[in-house]
Parts: sequence; structure tokens; C-alpha cells
Amino acid sequence: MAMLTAFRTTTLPRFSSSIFASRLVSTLVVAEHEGGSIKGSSVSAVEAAKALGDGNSISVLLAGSGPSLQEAAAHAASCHPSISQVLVADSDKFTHSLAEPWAGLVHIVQQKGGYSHIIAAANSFGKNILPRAAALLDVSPITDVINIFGSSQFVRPIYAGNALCTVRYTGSSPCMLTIRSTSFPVPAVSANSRSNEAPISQVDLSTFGEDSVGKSRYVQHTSQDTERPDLGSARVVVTGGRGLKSAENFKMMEKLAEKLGAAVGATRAAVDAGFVPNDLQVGQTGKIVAPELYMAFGVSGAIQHIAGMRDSRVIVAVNKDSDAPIFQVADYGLVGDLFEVIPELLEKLPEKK
Ligand SMILES: Cc1cc2nc3c(=O)[nH]c(=O)nc-3n(C[C@H](O)[C@H](O)[C@H](O)COP(=O)(O)OP(=O)(O)OC[C@H]3O[C@@H](n4cnc5c(N)ncnc54)[C@H](O)[C@@H]3O)c2cc1C
Repeated sequence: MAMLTAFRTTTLPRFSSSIFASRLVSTLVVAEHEGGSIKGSSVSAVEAAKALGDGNSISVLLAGSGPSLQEAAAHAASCHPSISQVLVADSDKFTHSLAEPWAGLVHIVQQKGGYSHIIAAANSFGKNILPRAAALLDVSPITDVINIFGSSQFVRPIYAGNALCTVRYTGSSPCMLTIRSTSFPVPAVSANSRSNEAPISQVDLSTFGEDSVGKSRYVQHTSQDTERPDLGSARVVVTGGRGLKSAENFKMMEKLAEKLGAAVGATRAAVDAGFVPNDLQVGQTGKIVAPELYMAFGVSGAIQHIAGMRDSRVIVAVNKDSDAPIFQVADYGLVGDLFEVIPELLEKLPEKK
């Protein structure tokens, strides 16, 4: 069984990456796609793979079926200069991201490719697939990585982000990671900047075991309004908490988001109260966001919520309780009633062009 050695907490150490530079690194990025494009969080996983070492050969694995898979493969082949090849598994077994068939796919691709690392984004896609694939490969995955030092040393938050833990991977290959995409932004010059396209090849599925199919069943996929930016990568996020008091009142947040071109977020209390679906939840057990502007209305600032938004560049909080912990992390705080503040904002903000 693979071993993880946690050897230090707190601030980031300065390790020389040369300790591990002599190892050959090749990485498989398990990528998610939608509407014919590879998702931004998966491109961040490619960016993270770059940090594993010079000369890292990075392969991107895409699976699914139909024309949108082929479009996504073409997009993946040209979306980042560090991608060496795109592997495509075309089968209706992978149309939905069910963990069992996808983990089986990662297993056979790893058996053939012998990658030293396998990476996916730490979102519902990666968190669903990677642990199961790791179990099939008999290694321990390292989750929620926010910094990479060479091929074996990784930093990840613990205690809801209150401490950083540096772990050294001493297990066998492959070393499997999920990464926080907000910690590996893709520089504008890297995105879509390659002059030639990476080769695309089909995965040979002849050894794919049918026993992984049918263990879980796809029911339906509900997704937020596609007109809005994705919560995980939006530049502006407006979040409502229990202070909004009802699903009806939460519509004010949507109007505000519309004016600001923002994504809507929510606390777990707001989700549990049924104001909004749980894919809007920000926090330790929700999405991790790091927008340029994060606006929190009627949010107390519980540690589990802060864990998901503390890396936002500017935090604005509106709360009627001046002692609310959210003010400890806010750059701008307004002690006031959100039912007065939001309508005033809606009135004074110009319409989005
Ligand atoms: C294991 C675990 C995981 C968790 N994961 C998450 C997570 O991922 N994300 C998350 O958010 N929570 C998470 N929680 C829950 C978390 O502990 C808090 O319960 C939750 O964040 C509180 O949400 P809230 O701020 O909306 O509600 P509350 O704590 O009830 O705060 C409501 C706030 O609204 C203010 N308010 C009320 N009326 C008004 C008004 N008219 N105008 C202005 N302000 C007003 C109040 O002063 C108060 O500060 C988790 C908890 C546990 C135990």
C-alpha cells in the first residue's frame, strides 16, 4: 500500500526541486469536458502537472461519446502548450461521469501508459473518480493539493484551511493527486497559445472490463443557468446566507449577480434550508472559490464557509451583526440590513451591458 508522510505543517517550505529532478515524470490528466470544450478546471490540472518537473510528458484523457467528445479532444489538443498528447475513450459507457466505469478506464490507461502521476481537479468530477481509480491501482491519493514542489512534495490545507500540511509521497507509482484549480490559474499567455496541436489517439478499450458497468445508474443532471459564469471560476461571486430567510428572497441575489456579471454562491445553511440547490454551496464541503470580488450577504462567516472563499482577492460582507466573524476576513464590511442594502444596490448599479 502506498505511504504518505506528513512532515510539516504551517507555512510553505523552500525545498529544492532538484531532489527529485532526476526522476522521469509523465502525467495523465483526467479531464472533464462540456459543450465541446475541456473545462477550465482541467486546464488548471495541466498547469499543476507542469510543476511536477521539467520534461514532464503530459497526456490528457477525455472520455464520452458523440461529436462533442471529438470537439473537446480538438480543443484539448490546442488549449495548453504543455500537453504532449490527447487520449480519447469513445464509448457510451463514459457519457456520464459515473465513477465505476471511469475508474476502470483510468486503470487500463495507467496499465498501458505507466504514468508516474495522475491528476484531476478537486471538483465533483475528480473527487468522484480518482479515489476509486486509486483503489484499483492500490495507491493512496493526495487530495486538494494547492502547491507542488517537484514530483513528490505537495502542500494541502488541513483543519478547514487553518494549517498547511506538506506531504512527501513515498508510495509506488502512480502518485495520484487532486488539485484545487484556484491555486493553479492558467496564465493568459498559456491558454490557447500553442502553435501546433498535440496528437490525438484513441484508447484501446478491448481490455475494458464490463464488470464496472451498471453498478450505479445515471438519473439526471441539473445545472445552473449557463448564461451565468461558472461558480468555480467566476471573477465575481455574490453569496447569500441564512440571513436571506427564504428561497423567494434569494432571487435578489440572482438579480444582483445579473447586474454584476457574477456567479451566485450560498452557505450550507442556505442550501440546507432549501433556498438554493447544493451545487451553489461554497465552503469546506462545497466549492472552493477565489474570485477577484466576493460579496457575502447575511453570512455569519463560519470556519467551514471561510475555508471555501478565504483566497478571494477582495471580500465584502454585509451583516446586521457587527460581531459576525465574516468581518474578520472582510476587506470591506457594512453593518446593515441586507433587505435595505441589496435593493439600494440594485437600484444604483447600472444594467449590465
Ligand atoms: C463538517 C461541516 C462542514 C460544513 N461545510 C460547510 C460549507 O461547505 N459551507 C458553509 O457555508 N457551511 C458549512 N458548514 C456549516 C457552517 O458551520 C455554518 O453553519 C454555515 O456556514 C452558516 O451559514 P450562514 O452564515 O448562512 O448562517 P448563520 O450562521 O445562521 O448566519 C446568518 C447570518 O445572517 C445575518 N443576518 C440575519 N438577518 C440579516 C439581515 N436582515 N441583514 C444582514 N444580515 C443578516 C446574521 O447576523 C448571521 O450572521 C459546515 C459545517 C460542518 C459541521
